[in-house]
Amino acid sequence: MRHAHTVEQVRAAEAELMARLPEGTLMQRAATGLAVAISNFIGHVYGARVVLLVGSGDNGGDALYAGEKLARRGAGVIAVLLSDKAHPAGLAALLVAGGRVGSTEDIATADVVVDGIVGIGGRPGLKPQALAAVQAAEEHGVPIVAVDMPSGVDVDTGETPTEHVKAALTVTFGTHKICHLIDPAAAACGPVHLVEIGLDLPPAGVQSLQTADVRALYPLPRGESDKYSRGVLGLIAGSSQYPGAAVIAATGALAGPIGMLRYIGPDSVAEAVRAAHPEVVAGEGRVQAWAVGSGLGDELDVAKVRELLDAEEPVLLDADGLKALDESGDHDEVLITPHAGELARLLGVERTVVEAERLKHARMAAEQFDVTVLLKGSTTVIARPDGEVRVNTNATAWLATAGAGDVLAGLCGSLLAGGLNPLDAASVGAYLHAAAANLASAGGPATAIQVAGKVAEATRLVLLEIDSGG
Ligand SMILES: NC(=O)C1=CN([C@@H]2O[C@H](COP(=O)(O)OP(=O)(O)OC[C@H]3O[C@@H](n4cnc5c(N)ncnc54)[C@H](OP(=O)(O)O)[C@@H]3O)[C@@H](O)[C@H]2O)[C@@H](O)CC1
Ligand SMILES: Nc1ncnc2c1ncn2[C@@H]1O[C@H](COP(=O)(O)OP(=O)(O)O)[C@@H](O)[C@H]1O
Ligand SMILES: [K+]
Repeated sequence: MRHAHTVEQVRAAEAELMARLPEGTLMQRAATGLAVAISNFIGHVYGARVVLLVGSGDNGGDALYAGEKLARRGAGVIAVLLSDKAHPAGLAALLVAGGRVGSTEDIATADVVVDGIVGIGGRPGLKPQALAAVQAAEEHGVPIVAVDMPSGVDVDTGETPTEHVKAALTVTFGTHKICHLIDPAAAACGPVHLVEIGLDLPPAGVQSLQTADVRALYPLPRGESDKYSRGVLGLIAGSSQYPGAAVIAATGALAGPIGMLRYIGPDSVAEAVRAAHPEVVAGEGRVQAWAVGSGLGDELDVAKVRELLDAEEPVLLDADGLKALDESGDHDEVLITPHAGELARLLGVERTVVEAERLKHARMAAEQFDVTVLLKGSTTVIARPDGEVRVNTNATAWLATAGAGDVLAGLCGSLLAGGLNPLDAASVGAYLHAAAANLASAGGPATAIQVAGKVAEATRLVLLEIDSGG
């Protein structure tokens, strides 16, 4: 499990640890890890040109001490001081090691710029001098390694209300922060490298499943299992307007753990589903969970969906099905899978607002409708009514293709029917969906059906303990 802690939690853990260690120990641990990560990033140290952007706090201190270590190994290190309060001991150490103080003019010829402007003590945004330095790096194509996080992002929400650094690599300390996992800030981090510094942290409110977690959660058939005990999913999807959605969702569902899929919908669509998947049973019957809504268009039967929402079986509500959701009733076992536009409609706000504040709106909808919310997008945010959040960050942008959401709805519905609770079904489903997309895409385009076609292989790789880079 990858954990993302709040600034408050990190500060408390830092204070507790610092009280037991000689002064400066934590910063030295951070700076050592940072220097190693920077040298790995540029590939060589001797003769490398490194420019440090140094703000007024300990984030700048980390950059200065890392600069000192690189200078001792023969790098040319120049500190651009963005404040007259730059960490005095760090600056002295850099100068003794042969580094010097320079200006933004030095950025043009640098191999790497190190962003030590602000860390967890930062407010969103960049002051003019910092912004000018960052723009100089961008203009000259000099990659930026961010210390702890790209300066200017909102650390605890992942929002980027104004100017911020766009890093090629982020080196963080002790634990991940929320901005590393939630877009749009996560997209500004580049790959995130975690340096252990020994913090003892409480449970995190935001987590991200890793391969081993997915393996541990996946519902496996047992020796005595039959097709019913493995779980039966009822699928209400597709319409004369969008028959393909039913076929695609069925493909996603059958690639999940269920033993049987029942399809309920117009005869012509049922025929298309059974032409693609002869194993699908058409018509009502007992099910362990429902997946409702993909491609229903105008053929949504609101009364029927509300009846299912009020029944005991877990329900996944997607796309057009979301129109039947209201705030009444007990929705403990309901998982909704909107994209930003659909969540915006549910909450009565603009889509751009949801996109800019994804964590906030996913949590808000979970609480307001008493459901688990899976908010789709470049990073998938899954929020429970009690505020617990999981994030999936392993998707490729090639997954942004028509029908990909139908695959996800089928797969997550299948996991619900297989016995997972909505939070686990959503997070395991999002992980495997993205892993399948990575296999299908392999760096190029892939259709939704091709993604669905790779879910079984992605699952097999997870279960066989092979990390597919998902
Ligand atoms: N926690 C840990 O476990 C460890 C932490 N470590 C490191 O310490 C870092 C935190 O350091 P920190 O607390 O000194 O805060 P930091 O982020 O450097 O900001 C300082 C000052 O910046 C200012 N400022 C604010 N916003 C601004 C803006 N937008 N633009 C410009 N300036 C802005 C504001 O001052 P003001 O402007 O209010 O005078 C604020 O007080 C952490 O990220 C990590 O790198 C590691 O060394 C070891 C382990
Ligand atoms: N930029 C992106 N990077 C990675 N995954 C994405 C990106 N944009 C969308 N996705 C994923 O692609 C899928 C698209 O689903 P959706 O918007 O419902 O499409 P559709 O309705 O056509 O099926 C979701 O799983 C979403 O998380
Ligand atoms: K930073």
